[in-house]
Amino acid sequence: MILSSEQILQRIGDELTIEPFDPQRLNPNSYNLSLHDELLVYEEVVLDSAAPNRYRRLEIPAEGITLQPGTLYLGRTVELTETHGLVPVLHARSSLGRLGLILNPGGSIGQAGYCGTWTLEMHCVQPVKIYPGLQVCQISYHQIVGEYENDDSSKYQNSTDIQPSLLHRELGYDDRDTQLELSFEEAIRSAQ
Ligand SMILES: Nc1ccn([C@H]2C[C@H](O)[C@@H](COP(=O)(O)OP(=O)(O)OP(=O)(O)O)O2)c(=O)n1
Repeated sequence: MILSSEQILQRIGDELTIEPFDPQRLNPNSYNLSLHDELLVYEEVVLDSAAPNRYRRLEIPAEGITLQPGTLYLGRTVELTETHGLVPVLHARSSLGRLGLILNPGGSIGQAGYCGTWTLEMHCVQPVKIYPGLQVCQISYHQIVGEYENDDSSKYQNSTDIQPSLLHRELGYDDRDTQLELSFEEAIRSAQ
């Protein structure tokens, strides 16, 4: 079962947090979330699932940025959500799919108890321009049956920034607080 808009509204401030919240963004059974003004793009020819990958940060200016096919862009929602007693699920809005912009393909099932902003995985079929604040996805809430414990060991719990993959931590590579960011000087050196 999925919560209706009336139920979402009723539970906001209790089991559900969406911050900031604007009731105008409610749909019959979901709530629209918007894109923050930054993107991360990996700076590796081959992405390694067993190690941190270098990336650079792009700002999405008010006049928009054009995404190019063949590149994975990581963004994040403006909104921080916290969900208890329900399963939060994130889906791209179909209006974006109709432009060939693929966001979190297949939808993202969050964990009950998840608190944080959501990292958005985006790629496009043809060049497409996006803008900060665009309402790109919708969150819906599914009923959960049975008891559960909060997954405080989740690598992504309490994220407030775009969060690249941390899969390498499961594979023995511990990089706490040293996520690599390609400096300008390093980028120049590696291009020479
Ligand atoms: N595109 C997505 C998908 C999920 N999440 C958030 C909500 C989830 O509750 C949390 C963890 O997601 P997963 O359970 O899919 O993550 P993993 O299983 O890869 O890692 P872990 O086992 O550490 O949670 O991250 C997110 O911000 N962006």
